Amino acid sequence: MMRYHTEPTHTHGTPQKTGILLVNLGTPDAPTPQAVRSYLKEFLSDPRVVEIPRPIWWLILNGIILNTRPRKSAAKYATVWMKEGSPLRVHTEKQAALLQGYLGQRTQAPLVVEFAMRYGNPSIPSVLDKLKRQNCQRILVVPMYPQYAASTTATANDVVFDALKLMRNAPALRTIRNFHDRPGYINALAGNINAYWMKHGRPEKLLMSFHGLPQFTLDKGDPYHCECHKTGRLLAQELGLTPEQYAISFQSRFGKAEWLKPYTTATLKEWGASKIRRVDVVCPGFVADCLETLEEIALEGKEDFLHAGGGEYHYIPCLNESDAWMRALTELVMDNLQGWLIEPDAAELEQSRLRALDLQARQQIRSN
Ligand SMILES: C=CC1=C(C)c2cc3[nH]c(cc4nc(cc5[nH]c(cc1n2)c(C)c5CCC(=O)O)C(CCC(=O)O)=C4C)c(C)c3C=C
Ligand SMILES: [Fe+2]
Ligand SMILES: [Fe+2]
Repeated sequence: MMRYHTEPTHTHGTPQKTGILLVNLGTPDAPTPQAVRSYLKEFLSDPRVVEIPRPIWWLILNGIILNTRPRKSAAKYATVWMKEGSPLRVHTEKQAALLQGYLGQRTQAPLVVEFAMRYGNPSIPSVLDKLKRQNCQRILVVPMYPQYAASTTATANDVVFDALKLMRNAPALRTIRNFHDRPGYINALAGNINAYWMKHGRPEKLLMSFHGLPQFTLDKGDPYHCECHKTGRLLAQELGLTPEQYAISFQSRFGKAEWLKPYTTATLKEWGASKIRRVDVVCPGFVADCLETLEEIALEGKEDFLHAGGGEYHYIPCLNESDAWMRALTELVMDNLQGWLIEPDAAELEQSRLRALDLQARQQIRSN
């Protein structure tokens, strides 16, 4: 039987707000085997991520993977860890704070921006709860994946829907499916790459490396592969690249099955062996730098290319907190808030100004 949560209902009179929830994949709390283990356990137990029948997968996961991978992955995380924490979490948190400011310049409607992680912390249910307590009666969910995949976008949505199922007084809900071909996103990517080339010169070839997926997901109808190719084509067009000057590849293969091809490592080794003078690699499928870009691409990819005999190797960082990306994200969110932006009228604004003054005065009296 489904049980609804008990909730305070005395929200009449307080202003209704709209919540914007940025969701990214998630990351361990610390670069230690214990923290990585509990993160991987949650991540790899998701049937949207690993589509192997549960009894078999449970044995492989608990018998092998969770006994070997945490230590190896923790060592990799340690090479990219920042003093404020995991890069993915640090960037996502900054993006949320900046978005609040960018949106504030576009509308006076009461908006609250928060971020959550599909696996690990802060969890989606905990942040939805936080938004509800601030009286957000409308929530826009923004999965921070330009290209839709069942294993990223859909599973983030699943957790939001599951949380709403338990609410008596549930908010209105919207989600963004993808933004792989939005001009703002493509322009931000091109601007980022052009700025890099202005500083460091141009490569012989540009590799656009996207996170991979098992090949069967494409056969079963996941649009991810097509959307990556569309992003790549639009980006090449925006950069003025000929087909000889760039390639699209897929990274981060996991497990023994066939994944989307060509593999990033294979491409880098081939290009190294054919004595490419300089390759630049960019990861347009990630809007924030993380383990998969900073370690796998910037460090491991470089070794693959150089050991095979390649010349120079450059990794071009993700969009992160760049102004062009924050503007594009602001536009994406504004477009998806259509009809939800209830601007306060002059009387309301005056009232909230007076309330603030009153509060200030009372605090002054108390401190005297
Ligand atoms: C950008 C889109 C992503 C897709 C699609 C994706 C699919 C996918 N990933 C795994 C397995 C792992 N991924 C891991 C890390 C990771 N993956 C993404 C993004 C996508 N994954 C990000 C942003 C990150 C980085 C997290 C961070 O903390 O920085 C990991 C964990 C690290 C490791 O041990 O290698 C695994 C495992 C599968 C199986 C999959 C699709 C089926
Ligand atoms: Fe992944
Ligand atoms: Fe990886």
